[in-house]
Amino acid sequence: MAVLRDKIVIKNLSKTFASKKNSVEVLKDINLTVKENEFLVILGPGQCGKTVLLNILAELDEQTSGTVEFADGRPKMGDLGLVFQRYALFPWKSVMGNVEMNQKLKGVDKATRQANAQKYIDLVGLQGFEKALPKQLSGGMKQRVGIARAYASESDIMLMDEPFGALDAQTRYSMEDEILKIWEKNKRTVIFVTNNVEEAIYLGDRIILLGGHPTSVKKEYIPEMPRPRNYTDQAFLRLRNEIVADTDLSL
Ligand SMILES: Nc1ncnc2c1ncn2[C@@H]1O[C@H](COP(=O)(O)OP(=O)(O)OP(=O)(O)O)[C@@H](O)[C@H]1O
Repeated sequence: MAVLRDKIVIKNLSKTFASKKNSVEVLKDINLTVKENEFLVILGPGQCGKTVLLNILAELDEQTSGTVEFADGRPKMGDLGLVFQRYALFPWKSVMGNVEMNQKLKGVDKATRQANAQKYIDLVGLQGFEKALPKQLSGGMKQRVGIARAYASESDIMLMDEPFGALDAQTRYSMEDEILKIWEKNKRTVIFVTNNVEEAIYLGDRIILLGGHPTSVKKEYIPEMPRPRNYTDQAFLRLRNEIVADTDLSL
């Protein structure tokens, strides 16, 4: 297998939220290298600072100390592929309108941006729904639009913050398969945040477990299982038990 290039290098990253009354040290000395085209999962209990970390990578927030280096220069905000649960669709815009939005803002001409958007609408299986409004779509379909929109930004880095957290179990499983299929067809560097151990093992090339107070990288796992992985395989269950034993209880 080809040696993958370092895509994002995070060194001694710390984040403290300070107010007049108190200060909370959330992240301390996070060290992490993300490889090009890797599907990296960041796993950690609730409130451990996963979103804070992703916000810093997306430049929605600033670290207190430490560095984040991007091999090809820091992507501009509009160029990142973001799939955040709270990063909602524009309700008054159609599926096409939402997916083409990023390139529209950049001034790409209509024919080019719509052809680009259509490619990703097809990829997530929403052909025929281009004119539908978000309220006409199921939760799973809305998440697909969010993924198509992120891909259509043409960033080679995708940041996903618990994108399937609000979905029912069945839809979640099918979205997990979907996201892997899309990634196989269209390799990008993916950082996928979750608090779900099974989801982490199902998806990740590598899993980074966060923990401690303040939070730092606790351990790293490489699921040595071919995809599609099976939730009931011995190797899957063994890794699941190992990770659960290593995980801090939720705060
Ligand atoms: N703007 C802020 N001001 C002060 N503290 C903050 C701020 N944002 C986050 N925090 C602190 O950071 C902690 C971690 O928050 P974060 O949302 O990153 O957790 P998380 O791991 O993503 O949790 P979950 O899995 O529940 O979404 C919070 O408990 C909170 O104390």
